[in-house]
Amino acid sequence: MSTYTIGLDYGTESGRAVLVDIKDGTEVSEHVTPYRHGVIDQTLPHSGQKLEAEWALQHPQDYIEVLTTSVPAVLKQSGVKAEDVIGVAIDFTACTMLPVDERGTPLCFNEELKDQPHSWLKLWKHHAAQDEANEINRIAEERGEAFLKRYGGKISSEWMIAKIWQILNEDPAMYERTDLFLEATDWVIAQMTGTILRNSCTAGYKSIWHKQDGYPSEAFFKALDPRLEKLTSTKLRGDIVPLGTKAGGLTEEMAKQMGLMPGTAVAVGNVDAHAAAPGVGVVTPGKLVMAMGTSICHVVLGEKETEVEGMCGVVEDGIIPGYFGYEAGQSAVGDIFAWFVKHGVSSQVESEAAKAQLNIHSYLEEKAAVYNPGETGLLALDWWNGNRSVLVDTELSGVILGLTLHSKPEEIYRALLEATAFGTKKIIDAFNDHGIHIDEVYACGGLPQKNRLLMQIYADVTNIEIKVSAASQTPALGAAMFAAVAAGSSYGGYDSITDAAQAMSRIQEETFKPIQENVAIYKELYEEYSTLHDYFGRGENDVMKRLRRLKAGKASIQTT
Ligand SMILES: Nc1ncnc2c1ncn2[C@@H]1O[C@H](COP(=O)(O)OP(=O)(O)O)[C@@H](O)[C@H]1O
Ligand SMILES: O=C(CO)[C@H](O)[C@H](O)COP(=O)(O)O
Repeated sequence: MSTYTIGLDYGTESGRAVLVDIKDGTEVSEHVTPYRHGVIDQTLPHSGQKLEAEWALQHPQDYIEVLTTSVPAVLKQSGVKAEDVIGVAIDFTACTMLPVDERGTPLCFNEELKDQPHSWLKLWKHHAAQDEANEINRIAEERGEAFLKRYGGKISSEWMIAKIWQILNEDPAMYERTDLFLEATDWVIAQMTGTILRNSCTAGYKSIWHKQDGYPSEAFFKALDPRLEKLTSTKLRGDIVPLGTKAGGLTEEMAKQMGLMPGTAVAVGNVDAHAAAPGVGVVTPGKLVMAMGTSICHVVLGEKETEVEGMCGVVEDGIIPGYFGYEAGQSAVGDIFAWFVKHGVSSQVESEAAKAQLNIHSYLEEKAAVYNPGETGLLALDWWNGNRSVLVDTELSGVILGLTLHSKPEEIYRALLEATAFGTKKIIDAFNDHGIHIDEVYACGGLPQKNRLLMQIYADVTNIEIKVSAASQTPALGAAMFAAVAAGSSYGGYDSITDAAQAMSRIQEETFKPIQENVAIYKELYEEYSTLHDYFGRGENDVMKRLRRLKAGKASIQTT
């Protein structure tokens, strides 16, 4: 008799469930539930109130709908009986956070508060807390706070403390009404088990928590703002437990709605890219995992805790117990290609793509693949959604250099693909330069399956062979592995994530190998990229920030 677990991957636009045979990791069935409210970045639901620039919210109810729609769907499609499912686990975008009341109910569910923007759940790509992030970094540096080193020297505006401080600054009453600030991944688990537990992965990477040192001191928070002094013992309070821990059993109520057995083991929450590591079988150092989709998250394991410029964080046991997990990333990758496809092509391209029966991405890919590296005469900086690593600055923006009256849409598309590959190379260089050696690269997520040209460019730019996950939903498969660990071997699961990954992960036979002629040309182009990167990104010319301020109608123009 086979035994199964279910992994759910909560992405930016949708949640996907995968039902997995834990003997060998076969994905027996899968189902996607698009979020009914999508990314809320223009107007609030109900009131239609306009949101300010850089806001990105989501509706917590959409996450519950994933559980109650996709889980019954994978059971139905597979014919697997609820009794044979021994565990459930999720992975999530992060830091995706929300304020809840004393009962764990999101404040945006409260009739009185739902028209206040700060009652809503802030998605990872909510970038409106940059002023707060700048202040956190300035004050932490001034005070010589040791934790900064663990985050590559900078705390991001995407993370928990900056987002909380923005709420306090702009809506102190909402801050007061909040009983707890939670990661969405922990909130969804609490809906399944009835118990709120924080996972060490998001606490470590997104909330500045450290296994030995805990959170930063009250003195640090007081220096930020006296009202934040007790934040960690009040609104961030709660037990923090390692990945793979059983958070509890499925409640009667949720079991009914999900079609599973009450008491089914539920693992503590996790993050998408981090769950992807065991999903591709990576449980030892030296192997970079790229979760490639809307954005790219890069994760790698190390034996020691060390400082790497501009990385997102290093967390002990943050990915695989027993190792220091390092994370870096690019805030937009697929999103940049989506922007171009939506706003950058003419109706002629649209009709040619339709005639060829291709979507616009695939049409442009086919045409762009004909070019050799360098042949477009274009070079781009991939900062359409700021720079997450290594500059850690959400105020940076995109550049396309070399445009002429002859530039074609497919050339621009190719330059955008290349720009994101150069961004990844910057991250790999930063790791190698600081003693975290990258010997192998593994890719997963939506992009490797969608765009072969993109993958070849990554191999050529990095000069490293790229192995691709054989799973169609790698983070969800990784989550299904953690579900098997939460169930434990006595219930037919596994005792460790290493055991689960060994049995359940697979990579494709076909890999993307660097083509040496391309490698040589990309080496030259990368040098040009690096010059532009430092010129616009390291303060030599802050024009991007000045443009942003002008756009927001703020401040006088300052010269650098
Ligand atoms: N053929 C393609 N080539 C490149 N990018 C694509 C292609 N098709 C879709 N995309 C981009 O892939 C991203 C979605 O990636 P996916 O991994 O499926 O989702 P998520 O990031 O939400 O987990 C979108 O930003 C979309 O623009
Ligand atoms: O920062 C993250 C993880 O640490 C986010 O979850 C991620 O960038 C969003 O992922 P996706 O591109 O899959 O939507």
